Amino acid sequence: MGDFLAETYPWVKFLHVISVISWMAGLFYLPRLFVYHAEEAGSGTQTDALFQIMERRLLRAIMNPAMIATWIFGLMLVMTPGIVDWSMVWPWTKAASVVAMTWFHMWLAARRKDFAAGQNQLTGRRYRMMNEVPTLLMLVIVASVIVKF
Ligand code: HEM
Repeated sequence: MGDFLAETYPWVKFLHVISVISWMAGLFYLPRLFVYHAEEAGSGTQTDALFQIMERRLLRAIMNPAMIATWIFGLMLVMTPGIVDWSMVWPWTKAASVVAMTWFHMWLAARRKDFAAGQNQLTGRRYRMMNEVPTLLMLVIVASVIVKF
């Protein structure tokens, strides 16, 4: 298993980064959709229905598969011999941030269900603020894997 992972390492990292890009695109875009959904579409209107379709498809067709792929290829990299030195700080900052990113994904999925049930409680301003969460986590994650402090 170790030999196989060592041989395929560059390709697994390639797949990991592609999955990450797809996941992040959704993590940035879905809260923006929520901002305009909350501010511009009253419950039960045609615009409301259109936003619901866009949000459901973005989450199901792109974000969920991309998150799963990111985790699978990321864990393969973790298991590759000589890649992660747990005595350093960066694997821990990265691990904490990817868990937080996964929590954020689940939080967005729960808010999508609120919109679908006509029970959104949050304002556009609140969604704008939450939009900064993936940006901050991304900074910590990329610094962790590139700088390797
Ligand atoms: C979801 C769970 C994740 C796990 C288990 C994981 C794990 C890993 C591991 C072990 C590496 C290899 C580091 C190396 O080759 O030195 C890596 C590379 C990388 N990860 Fe992740 N990762 C995850 C999510 C993410 C996320 C969410 C991002 C971006 C926001 C990200 C961005 C990157 C990048 C850019 C690299 C390539 C760094 C390089 O040039 O070597 N990862 N990841």
